[in-house]
Amino acid sequence: MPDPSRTTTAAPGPRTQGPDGHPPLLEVRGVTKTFGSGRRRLTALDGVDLRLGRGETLGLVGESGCGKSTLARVLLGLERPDAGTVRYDGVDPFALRGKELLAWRRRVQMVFQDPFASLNARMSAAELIGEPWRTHRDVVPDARAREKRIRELLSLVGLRDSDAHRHPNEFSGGQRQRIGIARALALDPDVIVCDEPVSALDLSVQAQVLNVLSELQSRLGVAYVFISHDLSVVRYISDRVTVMYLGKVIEHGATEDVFEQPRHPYTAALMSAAPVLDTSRSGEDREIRLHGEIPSPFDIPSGCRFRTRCPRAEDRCAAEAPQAVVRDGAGGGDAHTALCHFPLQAGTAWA
Ligand SMILES: Nc1ncnc2c1ncn2[C@@H]1O[C@H](COP(=O)(O)OP(=O)(O)OP(=O)(O)O)[C@@H](O)[C@H]1O
Repeated sequence: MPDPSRTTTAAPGPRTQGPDGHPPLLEVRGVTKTFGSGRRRLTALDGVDLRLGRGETLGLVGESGCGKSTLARVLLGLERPDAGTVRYDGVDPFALRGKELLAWRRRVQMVFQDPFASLNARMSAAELIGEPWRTHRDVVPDARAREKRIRELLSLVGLRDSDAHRHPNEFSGGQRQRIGIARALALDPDVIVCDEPVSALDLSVQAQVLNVLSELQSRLGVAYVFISHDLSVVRYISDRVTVMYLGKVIEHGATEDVFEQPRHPYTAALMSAAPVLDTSRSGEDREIRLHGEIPSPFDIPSGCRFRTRCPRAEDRCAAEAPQAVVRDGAGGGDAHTALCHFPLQAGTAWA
């Protein structure tokens, strides 16, 4: 059994201010979203906190159905939470109307999973990239500025001027995703929500597209919320990682902290199942098998929602919902937290 004396129990949540005293670029606190009603009501997001600074990447991982896409839709202003707050630079996007709302929408863009499905086959690359300007007309004042900007955007994502007039079926999968990224950049956003942006691509192409995203971040300072099932991809691209399970954030921390020493048994299990992971860890914790399937979101287990699959669950886990445990008592919004009564400690093997 791990020694709980090395941790403190707290619900730190994200910092309300960035290190410079300004509000963070994006701050989500206590966001809850339910769908349906009565017995067919499910909680897709349950008290989710997260924080994103300028030019940062936050990786969001978890199995299918844990709420990643719902959270993405909330961040894009497409889904209003039932409870909790979303703030961009301190501003609530759900309170905006008219021109203010339109101006805000420019700031948060999306790159989709499947570049094949998300691009209109009849449009040229130039038309696809410039399509957002139909709604946001003031971004490029005239045809000349538009052409110049298209060339800039093509170059930013590693495509050529001559690609402007080609159609999606003339591009490879990686090139199509580059068009998707250029299109997301067309409105010069602060944040891009990337929903499984490389999972439809071959491995070698995945690396190229991830490099494009990283380079763009260095050059433009854009922040990413990066959603992926693939832990090695998340490790590569993210500054911080948030792990979700059945609508809750169950672990959060700096990427290396979480990957080097996962605190939540679920995170450790996800990592042990991933093919490209740290093989230097001891044999006991390399092969962690979870019991059973993810429970129905209509019937979430009492206490800790992960307990039905957790090899370490004890009576307390059914009786009492865990609070976020901060590793080694560290405070602040960037602390490494795990929502577990018995978080793994450094060097702990599995029971
Ligand atoms: N519009 C909706 N109406 C009803 N239920 C929904 C709706 N959107 C999502 N859900 C449910 O909310 C839960 C979270 O779904 P969500 O799509 O956010 O998960 P996810 O982690 O993105 O999964 P995936 O990786 O499969 O896309 C699921 O149980 C899903 O069935």
